[in-house]
Amino acid sequence: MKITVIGTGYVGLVSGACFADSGNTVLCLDLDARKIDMLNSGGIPIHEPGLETVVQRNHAAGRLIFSTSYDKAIDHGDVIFIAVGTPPDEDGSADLSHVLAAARSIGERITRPVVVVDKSTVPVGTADAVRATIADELRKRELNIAFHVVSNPEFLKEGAAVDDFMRPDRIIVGSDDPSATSVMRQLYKPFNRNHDRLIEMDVRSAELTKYAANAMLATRISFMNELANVAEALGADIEAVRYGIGSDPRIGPHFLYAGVGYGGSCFPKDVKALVKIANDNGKSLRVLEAVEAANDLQKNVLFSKICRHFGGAERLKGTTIALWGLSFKPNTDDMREAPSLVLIRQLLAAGCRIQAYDPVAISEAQRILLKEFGEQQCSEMLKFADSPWDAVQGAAVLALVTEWREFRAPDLHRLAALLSQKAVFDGRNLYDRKDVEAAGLAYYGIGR
Ligand SMILES: NC(=O)c1ccc[n+]([C@@H]2O[C@H](COP(=O)([O-])OP(=O)(O)OC[C@H]3O[C@@H](n4cnc5c(N)ncnc54)[C@H](O)[C@@H]3O)[C@@H](O)[C@H]2O)c1
Ligand SMILES: O=c1ccn([C@@H]2O[C@H](COP(=O)(O)OP(=O)(O)O[C@H]3O[C@H](CO)[C@@H](O)[C@H](O)[C@H]3O)[C@@H](O)[C@H]2O)c(=O)[nH]1
Repeated sequence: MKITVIGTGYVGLVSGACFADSGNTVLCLDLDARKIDMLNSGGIPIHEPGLETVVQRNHAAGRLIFSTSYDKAIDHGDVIFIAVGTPPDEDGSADLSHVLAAARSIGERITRPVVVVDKSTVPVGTADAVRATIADELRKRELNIAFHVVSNPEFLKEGAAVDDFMRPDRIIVGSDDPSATSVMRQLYKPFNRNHDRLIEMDVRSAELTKYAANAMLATRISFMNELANVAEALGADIEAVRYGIGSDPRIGPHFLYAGVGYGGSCFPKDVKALVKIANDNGKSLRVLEAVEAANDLQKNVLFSKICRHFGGAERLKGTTIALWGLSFKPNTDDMREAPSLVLIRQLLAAGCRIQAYDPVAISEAQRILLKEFGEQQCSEMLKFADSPWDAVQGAAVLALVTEWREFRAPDLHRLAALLSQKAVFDGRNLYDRKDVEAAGLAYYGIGR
């Protein structure tokens, strides 16, 4: 099949590359010429395990094309995916301007019947708006071309995106037209293994399913984070509780890890957007409002513990804190809504020096923090280290923010020798308290 993907961000690039890998000819379009130039010259704009290989293999085979030309892109595809960003507006609602701009560009150019697929995460009713926008443009051109709009939300996780796309748990297809559904079935056939994972439903339910999934997962995390704070007050261990409740098949073991709050480009924005969608329709989602509030508070948890250890925020001035992990989760360089940014802001405001290390997210973190704090404060107060050990050299204490594999089993005696104030703040419950204390370090976990 000939496929066009509009928007070559995370979702656009991963889906484009995977569709090409299953034998389709895919044109990925983006307005960002630097991104397209980089892709055309063999580079890759994001850190995502396994993606480079799939992109390069299919690009070299001529099945994966990158372009900034809307004319070329719309001429190319019989199936046109919209995978542009839907960032939060000031009031929390999803900003649909990119989605509708893409729809307008489709309507301005199609010359033959197409299936248009909303892959971006969009509020219920967006497929109708996309359909109306395309129809409006066709009316202006005095053309009557048949087209269908399908909702096919994406569920990939950053850091495991290629695998998630290649081996999906489910493929949601919201469609009001059987011929469009059968195109989608054909397209997903190579990824639809073992039993039928493609779930057909109406368009509105598909749009809501995406938000519901993220909201449910975010709810589990906030529940566990709040419970962790209770466990701490009661002298219980949230890790034991997690294991205990996760063994119940009705609950299941996933997404029950207490930590420093959820971040990333999806949960924070989608929780906000779903609350707004409900409110706009005269309904409330009180549970979800609490999920968001609990998450905002949880992002302060490491700073509060550090303050308590030192006897108050005012005692932190001039202290050097080592940070391990900057990205919002391991295996990605994505810093969107990363809890590390909240901690860095709080430490800088308290007059701390920071020595931070991350395996891949340093340049992205540097870009964001330079913009926020300026050259002078960054060069005086923030050092990006070349290794985890470089980060702890001369530091008072260590805060672990992201659970990268390389942080899992450090030499604790070496750590104790390097940290002047001998304390570890473990934001991901990665370490065993007994081991850390045996090395002569104070241990602060989450909910234990
Ligand atoms: N990142 C994820 O893990 C993930 C997973 C599932 C769903 N989603 C959803 O998918 C959508 C895309 O997310 P993302 O993280 O890939 O976004 P992104 O911000 O990484 O990329 C979006 C891309 O779209 C391009 N773009 C914007 N307007 C355009 C236009 N009119 N024409 C062509 N290109 C345009 C931008 O230049 C950018 O490269 C969002 O709705 C998001 O919520 C994201
Ligand atoms: O038990 C857990 C699991 C995750 N997290 C945090 O939750 C955030 C999100 O993690 P994850 O869901 O793994 O990453 P994303 O790449 O943001 O993926 C989510 O958002 C995507 C975009 O909508 C969806 O497609 C995915 O299905 C959904 O998992 C991260 O900050 C994690 O550290 C926890 O704190 N505890």
